[in-house]
Amino acid sequence: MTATVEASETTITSGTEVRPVRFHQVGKAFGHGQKTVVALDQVDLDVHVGEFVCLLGASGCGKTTLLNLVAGLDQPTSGRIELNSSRPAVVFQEPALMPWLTAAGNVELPLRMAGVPKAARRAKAAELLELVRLAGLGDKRPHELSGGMRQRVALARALASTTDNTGSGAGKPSLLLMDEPFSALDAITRDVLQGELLRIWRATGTAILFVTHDVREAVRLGQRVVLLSSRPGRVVRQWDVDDLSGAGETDAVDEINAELRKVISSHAAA
Ligand SMILES: Nc1ncnc2c1ncn2[C@@H]1O[C@H](COP(=O)(O)OP(=O)(O)OP(=O)(O)O)[C@@H](O)[C@H]1O
Repeated sequence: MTATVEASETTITSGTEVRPVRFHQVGKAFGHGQKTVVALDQVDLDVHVGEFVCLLGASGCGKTTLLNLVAGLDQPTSGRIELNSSRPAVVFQEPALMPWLTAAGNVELPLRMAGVPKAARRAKAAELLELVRLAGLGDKRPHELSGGMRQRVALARALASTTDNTGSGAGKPSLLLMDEPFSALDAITRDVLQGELLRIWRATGTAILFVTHDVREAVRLGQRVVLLSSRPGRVVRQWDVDDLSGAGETDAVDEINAELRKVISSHAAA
């Protein structure tokens, strides 16, 4: 997909852009008049091919709004978003699987909708279920799986959608959007899935834009951590995690936490 999502319009561009997504001064407001909520304001952000970016911010700062704009679920009210990726896929906090379909059926769904022939989509679903370590469980329905397993199926389904190189996105960099995907899981499962996500990211080379309010998670997963302020959401700081972790992961977490606290307290005082 190569598209420019402008305030209330989507246009296809010639696309020599090599970044899967790039924001140009993007704003998003909800409501009208005195009831207007400016969720995002003048956001400039880009994600490089294969890069893992964590978007961090306090509750209500516009993280989900930003992901929704990339996913095409909503439109910016100002600025524009350039997409040069295969169709971005989203993994939400809740896996939102189709309860009547098996795990394999859920993973195949985006491929079926993209018109991928049956044999090819079966093979791809089996490959992806193996990648998320659910080989042999493809015939289970969601209610037969644990919360962590359901989230693995959701991840495999998203990868099926965004790494499908037979459809319209063929040859384009892939982009995975993740909206606090592990926050409903217990601490042990979350820790395991964070490790699994890193393995899968390295294996697939997909770019990931990952939303979290957990600084430790952002530092563990991201190559780059982007901090958003609240109301309106603006990019206030970015860290290259490799540079930070020279000082040790705990110091990196402390530094980002201190900045996050500053952002929260300046919002509270406003
Ligand atoms: N459809 C909508 N109509 C009106 N206001 C909205 C709508 N969607 C979001 N908002 C407002 O926009 C702001 C940003 O919301 P958003 O859900 O993007 O924040 P968030 O950072 O993802 O929050 P959280 O971490 O709690 O999920 C909030 O003030 C929210 O109330």
